[in-house]
Amino acid sequence: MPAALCTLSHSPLIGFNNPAPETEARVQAAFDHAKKFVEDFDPELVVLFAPDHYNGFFYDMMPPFCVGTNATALGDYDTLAGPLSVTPIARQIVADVLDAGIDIAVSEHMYVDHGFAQPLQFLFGSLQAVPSLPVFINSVAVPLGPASRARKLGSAIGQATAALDKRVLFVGSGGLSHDPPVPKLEGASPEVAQRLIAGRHPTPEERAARQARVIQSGLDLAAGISTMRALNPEWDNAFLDILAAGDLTQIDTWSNEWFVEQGGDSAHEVRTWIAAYAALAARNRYSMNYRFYEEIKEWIAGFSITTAVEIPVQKPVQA
Ligand SMILES: O=C(O)CCc1cccc(O)c1O
Ligand SMILES: [Fe+2]
Repeated sequence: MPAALCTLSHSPLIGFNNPAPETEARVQAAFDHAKKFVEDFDPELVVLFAPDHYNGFFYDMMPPFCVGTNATALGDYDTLAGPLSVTPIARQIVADVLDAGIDIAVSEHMYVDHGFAQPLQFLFGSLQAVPSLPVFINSVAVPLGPASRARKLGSAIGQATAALDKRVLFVGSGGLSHDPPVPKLEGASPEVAQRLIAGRHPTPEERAARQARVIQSGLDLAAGISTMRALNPEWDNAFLDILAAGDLTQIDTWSNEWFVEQGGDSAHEVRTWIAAYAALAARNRYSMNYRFYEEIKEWIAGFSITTAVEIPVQKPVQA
């Protein structure tokens, strides 16, 4: 059965901060294109690779990767809240991935944030429209392993889905270059450290304060008065070139420090794209057939949407 892919940036500031109307129109057209692509493909299973922003995963127990066999979106930044419809074969896929030598954690009640909710919301209009396999990839809580591990995770998951009698859509959520004000454990005040270690249920006031701070930092970036690292369209497009060329192992040579230097701390979220593309590549040769990119400071996002399809194997004509 066929596989396809859609990767998209997310931003919690969508709907809060408004970019120029022309930009917003171009983004809307890109979303519409992606939505139509997904509708036409009509997936029976969505494998969703996404990060977290200290909403569902904390330093009290921080896995590099985790599959949710049940998952609930907590609805930060007014994104959809509630349970995802996790595929009943999630445990089997986990078993296959472990069998392939990738040590992946499991959660029987995974909490997820806008990183998971936005792509489901934008592509399907709901968290439950299509059975999904939610795969968390740690992209902020250092230390992180090399990006090649995300590629291998994606590859193992792609292989694990190959025998299924289902149309599978691989989705990656996050990136590209961006450096939003996500706190760091090292050097944190005791209060902030506690929030990063065990901050799962903030008060409404705490959540509102955090969101207001991030919204303001997007406005500051757009106004040119921010101290955060600039977006890096050049790096973002070089990354997209590599995905388009199908040359994923090239990324294995990029050090984690270089990711941060080029794209900011949250550029590690492109691990979700690497995993999604590696999953598709494990199934077949592929072609990136749609590519949108725009630097959107109001959203603190090197904002991109791509889709990809398998290249059908052409049998030679017998002469
Ligand atoms: O930590 C938060 O609450 C949100 C951080 C954040 C801000 C802008 C763009 C993003 O992609 C992002 O993750
Ligand atoms: Fe993010």
